[in-house]
Amino acid sequence: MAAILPTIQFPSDLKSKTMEELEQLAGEIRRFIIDVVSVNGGHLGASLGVVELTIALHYVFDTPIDKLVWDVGHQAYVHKILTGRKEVFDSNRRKNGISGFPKISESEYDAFGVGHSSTSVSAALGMAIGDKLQGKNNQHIAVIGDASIASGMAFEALNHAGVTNARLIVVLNDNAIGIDPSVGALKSYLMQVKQGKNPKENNMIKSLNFDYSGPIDGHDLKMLINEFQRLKNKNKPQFLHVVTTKGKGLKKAEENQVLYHAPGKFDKITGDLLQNNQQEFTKYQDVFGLTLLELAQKNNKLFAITPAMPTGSSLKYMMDAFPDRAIDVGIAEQHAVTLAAGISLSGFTVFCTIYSTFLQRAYDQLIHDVALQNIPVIFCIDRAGLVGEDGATHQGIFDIAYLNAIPNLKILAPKDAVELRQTLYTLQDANSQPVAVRYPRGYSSEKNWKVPFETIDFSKIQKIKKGTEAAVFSTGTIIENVLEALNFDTGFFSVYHFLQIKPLNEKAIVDLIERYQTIITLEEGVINGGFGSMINQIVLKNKLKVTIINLGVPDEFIEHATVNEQFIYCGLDSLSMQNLFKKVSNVSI
Ligand SMILES: Cc1ncc(C[n+]2csc(CCOP(=O)(O)OP(=O)(O)O)c2C)c(N)n1
Ligand SMILES: CC(=O)[C@@H](O)[C@H](O)COP(=O)(O)O
Ligand SMILES: [Mg+2]
Repeated sequence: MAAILPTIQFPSDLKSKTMEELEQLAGEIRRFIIDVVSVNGGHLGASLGVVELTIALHYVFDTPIDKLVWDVGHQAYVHKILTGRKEVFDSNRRKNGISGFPKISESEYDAFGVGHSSTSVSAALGMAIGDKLQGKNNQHIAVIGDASIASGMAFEALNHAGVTNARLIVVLNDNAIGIDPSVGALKSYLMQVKQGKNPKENNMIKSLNFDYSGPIDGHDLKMLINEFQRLKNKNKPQFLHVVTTKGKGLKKAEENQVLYHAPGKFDKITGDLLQNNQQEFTKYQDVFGLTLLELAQKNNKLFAITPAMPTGSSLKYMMDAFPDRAIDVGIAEQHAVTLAAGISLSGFTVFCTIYSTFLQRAYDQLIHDVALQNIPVIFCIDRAGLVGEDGATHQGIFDIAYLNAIPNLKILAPKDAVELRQTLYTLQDANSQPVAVRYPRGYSSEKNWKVPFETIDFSKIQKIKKGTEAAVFSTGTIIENVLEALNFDTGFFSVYHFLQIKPLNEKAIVDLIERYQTIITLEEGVINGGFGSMINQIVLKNKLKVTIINLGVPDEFIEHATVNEQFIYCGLDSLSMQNLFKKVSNVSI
């Protein structure tokens, strides 16, 4: 049979196809996604699981007039391919290419920008309320996964939607897994519903005033289309429970759904993962996870929490060894932070590991439940800094600025893997206040990080390189780029590492600044309100006569690209810094 995919550019091209042609199209789209993601990397399993669902939605509904909101958006590759972006799909997540997530500025079919989870019901409900008020008769569809619907925000939206007459359809895409296995009581409830054990009268979704239908097979195109046609003209909130298989169509991805959530490069025929070239190095996440495991083996008062990222954060090592003392609470950052406060009050040393970008969701809990009460929770802020291909929604660049504003909180940014290890050791031994330790995504360049434990002095400003005229004040692992940039320098520049960003020792900093003509501050975070801003305040307050240059991430959202490309864009790569240092020291470039 002739290929169907080449005949499809937009959803309108689907409308004339027969059921057999649509089924054939599903196979072709799966092949197309596998071909591109195997070379480019990206989120694989989730999109493979919603091929039929996406075709059915665009076949039945009149997008973009009907509004389709994808939760998280990592499963929206099929949607992108069917809405005018097939020809550029090979630029997915690349610099100047299309984003890995739906984005309003990219297409009129992307009704809402996403990346963080559990926002879809609120956003679609908002559009439904607004459209109805203006006399519009369009539909609003939120597609949300079984892990994302367990998050507080999604519950808040369902609770509200149930008392409206909004033209809203919530599609629960239930594949019984998040990135890691789903957790919590809702998981077993959904399992019971799927096994037919739950009488419809006791259905919790119905009790929230939704019309509930399902569960139906999310790979049965005909059934999906029939059901959406039935729901299309309803005038009150509808809930359709769809059952799918994550990774559908690639055997390895179906068998190992955690690994194939975002597998990196792989063989497109066998599915076998291709080795990356960093095998000899250790990820910062493993330095964290393996060190915590070692500490937990000796310290039975050590407790650890992750909201939904056991594999990504490497907390899984401790979770496997000590399931009672290391837990995944699901996509529940707010709960994770306040839970950490509670467990800490009961006498445990609590490590709460959260990606910098996702901690944004728990800002009030951080202030009100932890810092205000000076509860000594240790936040391990993962993916701090530029994260690469996930792009603007996932950058870990705001934490220094948003944490700087919180009293009682100590902020630490180790310069390398050994310092991260010793920081964790020192904190578990003696800590009496809330602390945030930030470290980046990816590999440390240090091979021998597993050194004997030693207590370190966080507040000591470390002199890493000696010079006479100018000083670089650096914090965190970005110091690696500075030292590389200064390979030409014979004694103009000093370099200082600040492991502790907050509180700063004002007197020591004034003494240091007075020795130099120029100070260059450097951080892998936004300049506004960050480490450099705090140094500027000290300079102003003490009326110091010095030239200050602040390096960091500019005041804008940084789009998807490789981390190196993002460094270059922000002027934080070693070559850009070298050019600046040469200018400052009058060395010809
Ligand atoms: C607020 C927030 N926390 C964590 C994540 C990381 N994350 C992305 S996808 C995902 C799992 C989503 O699972 P589910 O909703 O079941 O969708 P599936 O991947 O199974 O399609 C998680 C935890 C996120 N994007 N946003
Ligand atoms: C979609 C999402 O939010 C996650 O899958 C995220 O992309 C994970 O990022 P890491 O690859 O850094 O773990
Ligand atoms: Mg799921």
